[in-house]
Amino acid sequence: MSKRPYVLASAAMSLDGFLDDTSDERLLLSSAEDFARVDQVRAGADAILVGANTIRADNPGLRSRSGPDPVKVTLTVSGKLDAGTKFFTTGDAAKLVYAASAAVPSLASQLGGLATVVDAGDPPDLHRILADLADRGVGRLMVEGGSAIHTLFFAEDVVDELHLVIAPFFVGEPDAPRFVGAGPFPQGRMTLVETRQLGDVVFARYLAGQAVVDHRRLGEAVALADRCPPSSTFRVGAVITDADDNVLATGYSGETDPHDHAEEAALAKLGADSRLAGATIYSSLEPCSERASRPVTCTRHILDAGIPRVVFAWREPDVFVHAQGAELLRAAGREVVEIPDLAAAVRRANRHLPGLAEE
Ligand SMILES: NC(=O)C1=CN([C@@H]2O[C@H](COP(=O)(O)OP(=O)(O)OC[C@H]3O[C@@H](n4cnc5c(N)ncnc54)[C@H](OP(=O)(O)O)[C@@H]3O)[C@@H](O)[C@H]2O)C=CC1
Ligand SMILES: Nc1c(N[C@@H]2O[C@H](COP(=O)(O)O)[C@@H](O)[C@H]2O)[nH]c(=O)[nH]c1=O
Repeated sequence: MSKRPYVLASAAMSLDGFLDDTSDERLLLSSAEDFARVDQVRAGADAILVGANTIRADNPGLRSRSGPDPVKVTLTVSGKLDAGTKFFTTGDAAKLVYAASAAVPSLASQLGGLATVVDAGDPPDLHRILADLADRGVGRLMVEGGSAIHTLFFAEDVVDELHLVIAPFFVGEPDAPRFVGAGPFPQGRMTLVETRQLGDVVFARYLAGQAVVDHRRLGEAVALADRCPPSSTFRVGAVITDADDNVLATGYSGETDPHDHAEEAALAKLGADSRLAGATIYSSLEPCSERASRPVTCTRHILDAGIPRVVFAWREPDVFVHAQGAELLRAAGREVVEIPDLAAAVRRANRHLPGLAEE
């Protein structure tokens, strides 16, 4: 299977499962508190995707007040997109339009320098689109809909996480867009990991497939950092699993020597091991890309060990160096998954570091 970003689908629906009504006005389903949450989720995404019909219907800006704007992405078969819509005219982030082959030439000339138009095949191939996004450095993709797009993503079984909001009213119009239409959806139960009341709406967060395993193993890596001896550097935990999710080794910073990094301590227990070719390394912190204590970085150790998959919680902040572990690993073709939900706990475990005392 080709590499793809972590996909987070986000939708707000009515009690009867509609994303909108049939009026020309955009229907607000979220509460003010929920719109603030969505804004933060956007800030944590590398890119945000909506279907061409949502651009035509809502003219969304797709920006974030809480952080950097994500790259904007859309999909179209018809190529009917208006260069004057906010998707193209607002924000400095890159805009990507994945279009059916036949629509590419006219769209490219119509949009000029406003967006990059990418040939998505004929018919467009979602897996090709996701692989291209991964190649462009998109590790975390937020999919905001609408109905056809959610249906496509769930039917292709590429959703790792779902944020579903239920607003306390009915729409009751048969022609309004539903959260999803009919489709060959994955049949297993998703894992409910969080529910919250936000004003008058219910927010529910679900994980699916590999994301369930990744959150559990990354949680174990985060907990392992509690074993680190007192230190003036990062306190980190790491777990290495094989292709069947069996634990091969664990490690934590300072485990046998004050200079040990967690990933290094775990890898040192394995040596050359053929199981590493299908392994995942979970680390509470982004693997280091520069270090003073020893000559070989954890990014280099992971590359040399041949581990194809890296999952981490917290991007290394600029305390000692400007880290680039995630970028270097991605550039070397490794799959890198960032799970920021667990980052706050890792940050708390590192409050002893300069500049990190305050939340
Ligand atoms: N409440 C909420 O959370 C949200 C609500 N909405 C609502 O959803 C509605 C829009 O949903 P919907 O009408 O289903 O439209 P979508 O936004 O899902 O866009 C569908 C369009 O995407 C393009 N497309 C679909 N499948 C593919 C494919 N395989 N490859 C390439 N392009 C593809 C086509 O564009 P083209 O026609 O150009 O070929 C298609 O018409 C609006 O009313 C909006 O307000 C939207 C987002 C969130
Ligand atoms: N109506 C609705 C949502 N609609 C989504 O938000 C987009 C508008 O984005 P922007 O213009 O940037 O604010 C819109 O096109 C659609 O994707 N989202 C939600 O979480 N809750 C809601 O009730």
